[in-house]
Amino acid sequence: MLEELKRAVFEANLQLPQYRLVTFTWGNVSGIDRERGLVVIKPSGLAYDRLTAEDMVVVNLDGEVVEGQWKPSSDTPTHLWLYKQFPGIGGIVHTHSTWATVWAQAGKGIPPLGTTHADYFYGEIPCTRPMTNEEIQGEYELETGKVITETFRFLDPLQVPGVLVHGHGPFAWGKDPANAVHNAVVLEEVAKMAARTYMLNPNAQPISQSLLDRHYLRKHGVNAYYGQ
Ligand SMILES: O=C(CO)[C@@H](O)[C@@H](O)COP(=O)(O)O
Repeated sequence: MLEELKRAVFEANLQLPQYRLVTFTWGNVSGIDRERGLVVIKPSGLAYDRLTAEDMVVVNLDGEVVEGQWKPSSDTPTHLWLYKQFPGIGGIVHTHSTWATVWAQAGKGIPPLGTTHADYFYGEIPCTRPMTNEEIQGEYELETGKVITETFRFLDPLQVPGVLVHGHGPFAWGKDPANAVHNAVVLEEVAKMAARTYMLNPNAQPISQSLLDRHYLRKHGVNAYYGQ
């Protein structure tokens, strides 16, 4: 079971350069085995083309390495915090993908300007507030997780599977590592579409609630009918 998760996390990490979500090693994917209370995550700083499934690092929910020769991603405390606060997720992705990072650096959430957005995110993809100096100088990666969950205090992370960390970049999640990467790719695409939409029309407006409902719920609602 854990070997399967290590393989799934390994393959999901390889998709980051495949989908052009990363430059160098600016990204990581993790997955969780909730029954065992273990998280599998990319090793810190290792190039994707050097990785094998055996390089994945296994940590417990306290962040202690229980298996693996490498140090886990520097973002491990953020991943662990999100797994604890968002019980319905099974995989997390962090990258510095260009267009999502543009929105994060602008300190702006991405409004649902079209149905592509609505197919995956049931509303605005929020941007967190700036972190305080105390948070930055404290347990930074843990505080990054906390500012994300603060942003989601009135949002359902299963309906909006991603966030922009102010001045930093995107985090996305899903039911498993592959689904988290899928959502990270869509987040980057809708970030690019939205930025370019505003270039053409600075007064572009979000789609109507009825169109947002139709597109999101046909894929994710109780009466979803998209696909086979
Ligand atoms: O955001 C950053 C650095 O600013 C990190 O997420 C990124 O460099 C990836 O770090 P890791 O190699 O996972 O430790």
